[in-house]
Amino acid sequence: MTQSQDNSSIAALQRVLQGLRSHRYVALGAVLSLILLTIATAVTPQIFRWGIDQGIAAKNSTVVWESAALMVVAALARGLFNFGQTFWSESTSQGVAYDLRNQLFIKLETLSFSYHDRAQTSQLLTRATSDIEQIRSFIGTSLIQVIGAVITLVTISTILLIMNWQLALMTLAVLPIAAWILTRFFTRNGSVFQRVQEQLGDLNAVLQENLIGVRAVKAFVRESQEATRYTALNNELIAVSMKTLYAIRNTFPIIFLLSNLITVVVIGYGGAQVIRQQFSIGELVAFNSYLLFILQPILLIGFAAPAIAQAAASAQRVYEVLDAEVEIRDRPNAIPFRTCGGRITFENVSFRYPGATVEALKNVSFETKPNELIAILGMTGSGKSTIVNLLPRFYDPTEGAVRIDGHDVREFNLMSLRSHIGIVFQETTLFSGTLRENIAYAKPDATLAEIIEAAKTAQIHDFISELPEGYDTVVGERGVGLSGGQRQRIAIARTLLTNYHILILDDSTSAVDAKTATQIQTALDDLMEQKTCTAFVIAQRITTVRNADRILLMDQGLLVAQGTHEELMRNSPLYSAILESQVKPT
Ligand SMILES: Nc1ncnc2c1ncn2[C@@H]1O[C@H](COP(=O)(O)OP(=O)(O)OP(=O)(O)O)[C@@H](O)[C@H]1O
Repeated sequence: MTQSQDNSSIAALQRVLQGLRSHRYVALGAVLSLILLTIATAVTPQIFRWGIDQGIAAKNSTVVWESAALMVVAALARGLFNFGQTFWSESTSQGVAYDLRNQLFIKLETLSFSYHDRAQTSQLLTRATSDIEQIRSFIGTSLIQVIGAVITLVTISTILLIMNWQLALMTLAVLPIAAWILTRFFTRNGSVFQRVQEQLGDLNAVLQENLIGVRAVKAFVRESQEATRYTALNNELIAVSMKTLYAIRNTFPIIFLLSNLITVVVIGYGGAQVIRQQFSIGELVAFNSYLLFILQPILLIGFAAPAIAQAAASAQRVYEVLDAEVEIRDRPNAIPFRTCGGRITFENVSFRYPGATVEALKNVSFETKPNELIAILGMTGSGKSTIVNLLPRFYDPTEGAVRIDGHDVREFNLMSLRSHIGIVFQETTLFSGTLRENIAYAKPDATLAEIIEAAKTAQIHDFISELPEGYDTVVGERGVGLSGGQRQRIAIARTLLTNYHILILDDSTSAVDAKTATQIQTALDDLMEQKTCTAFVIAQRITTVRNADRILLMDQGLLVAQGTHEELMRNSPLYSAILESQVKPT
């Protein structure tokens, strides 16, 4: 691990600690309990010393009984404060994890398409679950252990120095050595702990892919190969986890050894002092008891060290997402998008996807007129979806500008812009819930009448009303239980229910039979006249192309021709070729 990586994981941990501010009262409760616990612990050997020297040695049974009673009180107090400390530190940790989970989710929702294009879903899931859990357990357990250890060390060292400074100095000499060993453990092994989390993310990736793609896996009879792939990654996870164990194994026995050596020193040197009557037996017993209390914190810090290293690595991974730049955001003086006159202008637009080597759009220029239905046609990969992606600012052009009624789309408030653009995507995403909830996704307060109207337009109402539960039918995860065409029509109904001015249909009737597609198209034509200023349809069917007021013909990112069906038939050999090869005849 490089120095800078080390620093940033420690900086990430510091930020986690700053997050404690919003839970300061609960955290304070934990620290207060801890201080009281330390006092109760520190007092116990003194009760011992008093009981032995003034009770047993002085043959005073009252003192013996009193000291025994006091020890019971001290034990009860220790139990109580221990409970308070654990309860409040756990509560604090839950609060911190709650905040981080929410922050991460909100950030993931705000991050631009370009971020999600590059990020691995499973790694993001691991960050939102396992990494946050590591941080939670650090706050709930390791942090309070370390604070407790430091407070105990300072308190007990002071008491030991007061009791017998020579013996105390000999004993305390072990502390810097232990501190050095632990620091070395941290700096050497930080990256190993980070690798464990990455490996877990990779393992989750395969799991996730296989769960989502279970049908493909079975259809291609790849179960055993997928199991082998999973096992290989699982082996790697074990290997890297074992590395952390080796690191722990190489460090902690030395600390244990050191702690045992101190006992030898105390019994040897302290015993000699007792013989010379420079130290009472009670004091030696008390000193030895303190020794346990002083070694315990060192060991606790030792045990907490791997968890802290792990939490630091996890915190770094979580903050990496929280700090990721949101590329597409509102400008400071963003204006709301209210109405649309229908003049959409692409002005010398070039666009390259982040990380791509070639441009997906090259110097594309066109302008629509109000109420036009624009069909975009082209071979696969020619840039059709990319054109429509630039309108709601899923991406911003690399060069040039996209304007609506003369305003650059970047001038608009993003939420108002997107809420007035209705899109039916190429791939349909449904959410688990009822059909009604799915159709009303963007307008949860829609009435049943509105929902039915949208469903009728999308030619899905008859199907839904024949279901036993009708609109209250629960659809499975990602719409399992529905055919591709049914899913697509629900997606169309969902879009129709939004308050759109601009409508974009990206291949949205591709999974519907030709007759239904024509019915949908006719209903859409009516709606377009009522609600829409401009509609874009990525065309796969000759009927769509024929109905369009204008066709934009794309080829390898270039807008090579535009015009009506008849014009293009006359002028563009590519158009005729595409229609013949790609568009399914009706
Ligand atoms: N998220 C992305 N990241 C990088 N490159 C992309 C991304 N999406 C598309 N591309 C590339 O940009 C080019 C244009 O893609 P686009 O999706 O616009 O094509 P299309 O004409 O809609 O294709 P299809 O008809 O197959 O849907 C393609 O070469 C594609 O590989």
